[in-house]
Amino acid sequence: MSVKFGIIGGGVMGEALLSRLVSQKIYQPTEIIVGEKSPERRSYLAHQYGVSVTDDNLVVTQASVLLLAIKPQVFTAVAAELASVLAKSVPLIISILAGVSLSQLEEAFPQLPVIRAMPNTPATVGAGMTAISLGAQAGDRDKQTAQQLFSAVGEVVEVPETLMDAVTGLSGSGPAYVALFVEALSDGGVAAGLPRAIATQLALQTVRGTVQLLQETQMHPAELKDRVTSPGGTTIAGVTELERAGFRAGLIAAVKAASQRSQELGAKE
Ligand SMILES: NC(=O)C1=CN([C@@H]2O[C@H](COP(=O)(O)OP(=O)(O)OC[C@H]3O[C@@H](n4cnc5c(N)ncnc54)[C@H](OP(=O)(O)O)[C@@H]3O)[C@@H](O)[C@H]2O)C=CC1
Ligand SMILES: O=C(O)[C@@H]1CCC=N1
Repeated sequence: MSVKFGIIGGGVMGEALLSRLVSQKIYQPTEIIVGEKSPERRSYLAHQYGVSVTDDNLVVTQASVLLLAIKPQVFTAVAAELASVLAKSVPLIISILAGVSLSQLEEAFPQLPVIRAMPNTPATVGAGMTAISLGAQAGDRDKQTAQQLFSAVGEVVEVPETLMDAVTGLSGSGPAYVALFVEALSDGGVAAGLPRAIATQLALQTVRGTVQLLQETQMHPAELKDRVTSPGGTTIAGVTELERAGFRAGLIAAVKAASQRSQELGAKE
């Protein structure tokens, strides 16, 4: 069977996408090849998903869709390694690298269709959020391919490339903020006397339920906050402490800092 999907970098995000694409049968394991430097990761991915693995990235270029999932810091070296081989074929190159711009991708792979994408880790369970921006050589078919691929792992939105660093700071990095929030909510429950398992169950379902309520009703978050805060009640006492701790300002600053870091990662390459 021909190799349809190649991944260079079989780390956290490469695996997150791979696992869902295989479980959703978007690609058969035999249609996927992963180029990965770590021998332990190679044997794990081959054993876990039945995909082909190699330490030679040039072998991965036989795929018709090539996903770059290495760290931004090694982009220049990997691009130099691939460039001569890729010049002879015309795969679609999709990069999920934080900060690495379309112009950097197009300079590295002249004349090839490239798409810059920013997925996130909930892709593993089909609840990802991916933003895509198309390079100048990417046509309708390339866009369809990227949309089909990322819609198999969650929602997809197309944005102008100028917004990609902001996307990275919000939805790319966001699962870490939410995980911290859930952990701290559970810690608060434990501090108030709950057993850990119950505290975690309560925290997770409260986050899930609130998100579902906001999505299904399209209610503004401020309105929901108002509905929960009974006059002189418990919630306003909690909200007062969050405001005192700079909770909202902290989150806004976190998204801006991550967005800024995305710009820096691109500038370094
Ligand atoms: N993690 C996330 O939530 C998200 C990450 N991204 C982007 O995805 C990319 C990967 O991130 P992440 O998965 O977290 O990082 P990881 O470090 O987990 O994955 C990168 C993998 O690439 C391997 N690698 C290093 N050099 C090479 C090479 N020359 N050829 C092939 N493989 C190589 C690494 O091996 P080794 O460890 O041995 O160096 C590692 O296994 C980054 O560019 C990041 O910006 C985008 C969205 C979300
Ligand atoms: O932390 C990072 O740099 C990557 C990009 C977005 C999420 N993780």
